[in-house]
Amino acid sequence: MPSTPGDHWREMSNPQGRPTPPLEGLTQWPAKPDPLPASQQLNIGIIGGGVAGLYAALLLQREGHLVRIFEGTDRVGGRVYTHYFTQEENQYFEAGAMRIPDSKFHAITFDLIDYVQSLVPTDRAVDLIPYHLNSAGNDLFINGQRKPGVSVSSTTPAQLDWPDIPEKFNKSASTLLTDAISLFIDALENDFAKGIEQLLKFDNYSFRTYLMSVMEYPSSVVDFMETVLSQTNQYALSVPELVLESVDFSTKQWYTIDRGMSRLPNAMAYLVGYECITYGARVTGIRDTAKGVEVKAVGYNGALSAHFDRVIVAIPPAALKMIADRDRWPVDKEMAIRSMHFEAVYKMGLRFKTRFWERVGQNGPSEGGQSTTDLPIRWLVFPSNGIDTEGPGVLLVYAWMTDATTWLPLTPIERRSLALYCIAKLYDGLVDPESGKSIKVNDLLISSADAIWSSSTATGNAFLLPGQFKTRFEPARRPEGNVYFAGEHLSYHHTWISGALQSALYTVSLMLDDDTLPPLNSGDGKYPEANRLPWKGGLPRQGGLPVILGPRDHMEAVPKIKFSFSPTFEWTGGDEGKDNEQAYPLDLGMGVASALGPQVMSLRGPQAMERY
Ligand SMILES: Cc1cc2nc3c(=O)[nH]c(=O)nc-3n(C[C@H](O)[C@H](O)[C@H](O)COP(=O)(O)OP(=O)(O)OC[C@H]3O[C@@H](n4cnc5c(N)ncnc54)[C@H](O)[C@@H]3O)c2cc1C
Repeated sequence: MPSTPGDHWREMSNPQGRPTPPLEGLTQWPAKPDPLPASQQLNIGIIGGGVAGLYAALLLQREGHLVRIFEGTDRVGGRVYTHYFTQEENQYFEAGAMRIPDSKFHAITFDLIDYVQSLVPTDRAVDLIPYHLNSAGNDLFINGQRKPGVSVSSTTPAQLDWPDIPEKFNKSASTLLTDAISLFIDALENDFAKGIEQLLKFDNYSFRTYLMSVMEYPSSVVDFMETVLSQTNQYALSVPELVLESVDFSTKQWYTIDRGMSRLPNAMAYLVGYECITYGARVTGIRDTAKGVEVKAVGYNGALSAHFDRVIVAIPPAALKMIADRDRWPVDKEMAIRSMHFEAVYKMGLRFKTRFWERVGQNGPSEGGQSTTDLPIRWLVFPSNGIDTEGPGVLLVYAWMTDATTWLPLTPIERRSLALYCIAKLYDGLVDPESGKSIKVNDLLISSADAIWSSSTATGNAFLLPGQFKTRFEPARRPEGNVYFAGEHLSYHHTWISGALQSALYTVSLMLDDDTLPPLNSGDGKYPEANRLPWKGGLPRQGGLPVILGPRDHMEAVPKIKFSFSPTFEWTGGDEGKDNEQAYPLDLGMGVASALGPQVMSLRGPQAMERY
């Protein structure tokens, strides 16, 4: 038994020798409780190393069970993915998740961050910094109209010369939205379960139909609202989808993770233990057999098959649909897998020599926030990290739905040229007070990179069509025998990390038959109790620290799982290593040009000052 945290970390370090500094501020590791007796300990295979899969793994380990994650790419995190242009400070953009609203619906994410922070060494810290949803200089550039001093949400149709708007509808975009949905929002805030019940009565309506038929808004008013507050054709989605999203966007305080959101899944993987993760393992088969649930995975290093007591499928439905070698589940489940609707999302990061947008803009300087346009870029997001620092900075182009898919037919260089053309419309010719020179964005560009999420198996984010919450949601998250399901789409908070975490908590609670299972939570009370979701029970604690049962018992974890491995090339080491628990592969090798994960294309600008 190790006596100090440092010993403990060293003992549990993976065979590849990752750094194992002692835990900050701890001199004595609390005595570990006895692991669960072998008869109660489950071996659980988890397909997908996104935040849902990682969270399920940490929960299960906390409860004393053994896990193995199969991740198809060469990294964990899935749709939480920071693209680093260089290793220098602030030279990154969030190709996936970028912000967390500080509301009770996201308490599970903040609790997770506290939990991770309380356990990882300082070089793996996950520090929160404020995220600015808007800032004074953010521009609104629609119908060729620009209104200095007018914020996006307070714009009226008349201010943008929007045609055919009856006088009584000449209200700000946010007032028009609030008039339409405040009843639902209040009900959700008061009692989420009852609010959902009420909302589902309108599930068969698209939001556009609801606005036009129930609220009797003219289509011109709906077009104005969608253009200013959202992206093209989002109002074709279901009423619950739009209302639930509005709950999140009414939040005042937001956060992001300093030095990149990827630090969160990376820290989670560290806590799970790298020895419990097989990278590059694209799962191609799932069968519930008498010997347990068989998982088959392939990569360029070979093929692997292993049996587990239970399996959690934590991948998007588009990825599950393409696993053909599996049991056929009931019709409602198969329909859900085939039909749950996802929408495209597109992001491009452009790294410029200066942070010119913090000094100048058509509407004044922007310190964070985003400008809204009806140009192809739609939203131009200003970084909340590194505000007012010297040197290069990164702008972000962000498009959803139809506004995202229209980027896809273009080549990488066409995409970059188009983005630059649009940004130039907002900035070229303005004089940067620092240099006294007129801005020319093309000359300031160092490099760019874009992430096309629709080319990955996720195909974007879950945005359900009318009727799908009622018909698809419950069948999709229902376990089938020993196979369980998790992922962002299996929660009421689509397109959020919190939704992915909630889905994992839900499925692990079902598996362990414990509806009081607490979320991961450091228990230090940093996050206000009032904002926590109503989970009963509390995290088991010992010596003032949360008890972690499982993750460090990795050497016990590996041998218990039966597996067979066929290397791509003939095995040269004799029988040793083949069908041998000690050689459980940690990387099947799908990372390079993997069909999974977003297509990320990096390009250098004509005036790039660095070569790397
Ligand atoms: C552009 C964008 C912006 C976003 N912005 C925000 C935001 O600001 N705030 C926020 O909270 N959330 C945001 N989100 C949503 C958030 O990122 C997701 O809800 C969440 O990360 C989903 O996690 P997941 O584990 O359910 O799925 P994923 O992250 O998709 O994880 C699934 C994993 O499974 C792997 N996989 C797939 N198929 C297989 C297979 N056959 N075998 C093995 N592995 C497989 C994938 O490689 C992936 O790692 C955003 C998402 C995107 C794309």
